[in-house]
Amino acid sequence: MTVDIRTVGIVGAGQMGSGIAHVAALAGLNVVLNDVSEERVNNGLATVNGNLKRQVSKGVITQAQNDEALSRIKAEPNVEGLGVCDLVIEAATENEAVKVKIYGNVCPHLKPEAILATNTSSISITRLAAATDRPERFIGIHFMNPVPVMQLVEIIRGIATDDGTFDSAKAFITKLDRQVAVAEDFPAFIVNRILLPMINEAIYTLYEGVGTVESIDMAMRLGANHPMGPLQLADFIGLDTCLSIMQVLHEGLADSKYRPCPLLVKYVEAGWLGRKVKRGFYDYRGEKPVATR
Ligand SMILES: CC(=O)CC(=O)SCCNC(=O)CCNC(=O)[C@H](O)C(C)(C)COP(=O)(O)OP(=O)(O)OC[C@H]1O[C@@H](n2cnc3c(N)ncnc32)[C@H](O)[C@@H]1OP(=O)(O)O
Ligand SMILES: NC(=O)C1=CN([C@@H]2O[C@H](COP(=O)(O)OP(=O)(O)OC[C@H]3O[C@@H](n4cnc5c(N)ncnc54)[C@H](OP(=O)(O)O)[C@@H]3O)[C@@H](O)[C@H]2O)C=CC1
Repeated sequence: MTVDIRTVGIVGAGQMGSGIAHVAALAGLNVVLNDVSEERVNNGLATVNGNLKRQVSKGVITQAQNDEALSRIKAEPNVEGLGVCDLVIEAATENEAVKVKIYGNVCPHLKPEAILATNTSSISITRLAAATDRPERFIGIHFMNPVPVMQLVEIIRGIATDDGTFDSAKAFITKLDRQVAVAEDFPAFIVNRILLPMINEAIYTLYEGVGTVESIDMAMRLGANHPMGPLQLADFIGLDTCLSIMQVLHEGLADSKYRPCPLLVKYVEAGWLGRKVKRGFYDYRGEKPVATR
C-alpha cells in the first residue's frame, strides 16, 4: 500500500533532524519535530529558523516561504504527538541501542499504516526493522549534510520492506526535489562506504605525522578540488558519527582496512566531537577555526 505523505514526524532535532524538518516544511508538508526535551526541540527549531533566514538573505527563498515553512513545523517533546504522522523519520544519535529504544517508545503511538524510516548513516536496516512492530513498513531514508543544500538521498530497503513503502519513500524524496540513489542494505550503504574510509585515512595521515591538520585539508581542497578538507568534513559530520560508521564498517565487513584510527577514538573519548561542540580537529571557539594539531 502506498501512502500519500502529508505529515512527517522527525525524532531527533539535531543537525540532520532540523535539516529534514527544513526541507519538508519548505516542500509544503506538515512537520512534527520531536527530541528528548523541549530545550532540544527548540534548539532544532532555532537552527531551522537561522538556515531559512540565510536562504532568504541569499534570495533562494522569499520571506513568505520562510514564514509559511516555519508555521508548518510543530515542536512536540512527547512521542504521543507523532500519532498524526504518515511518515516518521528517526534522526537520533548514530547508536543502535538508542534507535531501538526510540522505536519501542514511538511504535505504539503510530497509525497502523504509517511508515517508519531511519536516517542512519550505516546501521543495518534489516536489523533495525526487526526491532519494530512493522518491518514491512520500515525503510532507510538517508539524507546528506547539510540537508538544505545537498541533492542526494539514499533509499535502503530492509529484507522485509514492501513495495508500497519503497514507492512512498521515493515519492516523498521526489516531492522534496531531491535525487534518489537506491542502495542495498550493506554496512554504510554507498556514500559512507566510500567517504568514511577516505576520512579515516586522512586521520591516519595526521596520526602518522605525514601532514598537519591544515596541510591535509589544503591538500585535498586544492589538490583534489573537494569543497572541504577531510578533517574539516569530519568535524562537520561529527566525530562521534564518523567513529560509529567506521565501527559498523569494521564489524560488519570484518576487514582490517576499516579499522578506526586510534586518533579518531581519542578525539571522541575527549568529547571533541567537532563543530557541534565547537572543538574537534579544529577549535571553533574563537573568531576563526584553529587547528588542534
Ligand atoms: C555522514 C553521512 O551519513 C552522509 C553525509 O552527509 S557525508 C557529508 C556530505 N556533505 C559534504 O560532503 C559537504 C561538503 N561541503 C560542501 O559541499 C560545502 O562546503 C557546503 C555546501 C557545506 C558549504 O559551501 P561553501 O561554499 O563553503 O559555503 P557557503 O558559501 O556558505 O554555502 C554554499 C551554499 O550552501 C548554503 N548553505 C550552507 N550551509 C547551509 C545550511 N546548513 N542550510 C542552508 N543552506 C546552507 C549557503 O547558503 C550557500 O547557498 P548559495 O550557493 O545559494 O549561496
Ligand atoms: N552528521 C551527518 O553528517 C549525518 C548524520 N546522519 C545520521 O543522522 C542521525 C543524526 O545525526 P546528527 O543529526 O548528525 O546527530 P546530532 O548529534 O546532531 O543529533 C542527534 C539528536 O538526537 C537526539 N537524541 C538522542 N537520543 C534521543 C532519543 N531517545 N529520542 C529523541 N532524540 C534523541 C540528540 O539529543 P542529545 O544531544 O540530547 O543526545 C540530538 O538532538 C544519525 O543516525 C547519523 O548517523 C546522516 C547523514 C549525515
